[in-house]
Amino acid sequence: MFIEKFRVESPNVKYGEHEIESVYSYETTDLVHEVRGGSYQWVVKPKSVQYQFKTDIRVPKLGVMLVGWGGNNGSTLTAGVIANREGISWETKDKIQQANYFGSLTQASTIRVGSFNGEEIDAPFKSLLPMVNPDDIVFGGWDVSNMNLADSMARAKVLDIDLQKQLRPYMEAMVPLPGIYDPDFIAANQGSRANNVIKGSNKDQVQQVIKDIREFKEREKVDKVVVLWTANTERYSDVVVGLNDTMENLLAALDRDEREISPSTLYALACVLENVPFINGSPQNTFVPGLIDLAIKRNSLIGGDDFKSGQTKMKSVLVDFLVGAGIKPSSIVSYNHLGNNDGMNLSAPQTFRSKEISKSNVVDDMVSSNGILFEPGEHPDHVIVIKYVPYVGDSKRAMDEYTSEIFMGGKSTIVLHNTCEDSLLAAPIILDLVLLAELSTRIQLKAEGESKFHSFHPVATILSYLTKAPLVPPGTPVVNALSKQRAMLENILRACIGLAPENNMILEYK
Ligand SMILES: NC(=O)c1ccc[n+]([C@@H]2O[C@H](COP(=O)([O-])OP(=O)(O)OC[C@H]3O[C@@H](n4cnc5c(N)ncnc54)[C@H](O)[C@@H]3O)[C@@H](O)[C@H]2O)c1
Ligand SMILES: O=P([O-])([O-])O[C@@H]1[C@@H](O)[C@H](O)[C@@H](O)[C@H](O)[C@@H]1O
Repeated sequence: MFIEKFRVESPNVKYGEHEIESVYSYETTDLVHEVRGGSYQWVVKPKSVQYQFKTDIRVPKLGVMLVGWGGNNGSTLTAGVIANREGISWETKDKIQQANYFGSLTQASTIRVGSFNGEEIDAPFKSLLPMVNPDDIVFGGWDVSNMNLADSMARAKVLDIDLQKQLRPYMEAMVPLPGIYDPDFIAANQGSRANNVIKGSNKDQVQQVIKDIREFKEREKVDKVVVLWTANTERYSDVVVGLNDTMENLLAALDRDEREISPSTLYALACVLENVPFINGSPQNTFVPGLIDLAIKRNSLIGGDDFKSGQTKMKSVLVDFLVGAGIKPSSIVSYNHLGNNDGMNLSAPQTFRSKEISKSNVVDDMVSSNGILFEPGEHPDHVIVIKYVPYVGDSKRAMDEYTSEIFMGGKSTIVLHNTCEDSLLAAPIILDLVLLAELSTRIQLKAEGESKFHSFHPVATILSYLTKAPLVPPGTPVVNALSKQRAMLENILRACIGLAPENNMILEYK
């Protein structure tokens, strides 16, 4: 059964005027590897760590500034939020379609809250903690193309025409701010779009972005701003000692106007200096070590990389299933073709390489988790192919072949054809990224033994469900298995209201 909302009654939860406070017993383990009885043994010691959470329940008016606002994803998301906010419906060849937020974890998925009279009870994911209502988001942002959002929506060819016609009056006055443009970092075929660029040195451009953020916040009267990169995939930046390996070197390189600082890193720098959350929806290494250094020093949220929207999302489910079932995926061939501008940009080897990396590493955690199937250092053959085929536009066609080893030398081959409507899959993911980033900045936590409450680590691992290549704090594990990522996110929010992790045991019926 589905319920719209619920309230937790427990001595461990206190609902105040401005905060929800919870006391949470985090059940985990300590492992030791030591000599026992003359030989080394692994010893697992269960332990409980008492945590306190405080969540500010005052939901802000949120401004979202997109880098690449006029792109397929940016225009589609903006259009979708307006259509939902205005309650727009439109005629399709099948029916009268209502606006919705399908594909958004926060807006369209549910969580189990318990059983009632032998029936499972589920509630909206967004009912866990007060979140920004996406209908209320104010959009802005930058684009190196000066095309207004209504024309950008038309250029994207993603949404039905009847819907586009209704949305045009809301969007034609939306014009992206000039962006930071460096042709050395994206495909040469993007040059024809670049008619809306910030002039000056890298430092001038960073200062302009900071000014843009401040003016947007003031003009739109928003309480908070989150910036998200949904611009074109860049080539990787060279990570060089003395250039971008530390925050001091990166800031000094900015002062020297070093050219090996990518536009995405410049936007991220502006946001970290302004303490505005910055999320990278593309695969390039925006977060060079010096940038991460600075974000940690300033406790400014950064997250990424590369939206997990279609082919890779499916991979992080299927490989998790195979390995979890004791089946050994030995060959994974992932091909796709697409015809949008992203696809055109990815037709350049240097930008494709960024995407190839993020799409390839997604199986690493699952493979390394099973030493029965895989020898140390052994990996499946894993190939990524992306081709640009203009005719299919934003409707990317992904074709995958998974060949696995099964019982007694047998082989199993799974072939998938997955039409990923790129922007219709990515837009709700962008929504979740900005909503969860904003929510996470309202949560404070304190473990037993810590003297005071603090925020989550500024490298926002909590966003990993939404990204192909989760950015994690240095020296911490990367988890890509989708089920684990979702469970982690849900269980952290459950802890904030004093609910135990969902363990699916349902012992009461066993
Ligand atoms: N399913 C998906 O669509 C999906 C999934 C994962 C990642 N991504 C990534 O999201 C990004 C956007 O995808 P898209 O389909 O919207 O692409 P797009 O090409 O339609 O949009 C990108 C926009 O960014 C603008 N731009 C490029 N460089 C810029 C800069 N330095 N500053 C400001 N604007 C700039 C371009 O003019 C363009 O309007 C791509 O990097 C893509 O790889 C998309
Ligand atoms: O998310 P996913 O479908 O695995 O990967 C996709 C790529 O295969 C595709 O080339 C491009 O359209 C998107 O940027 C997206 O990154």
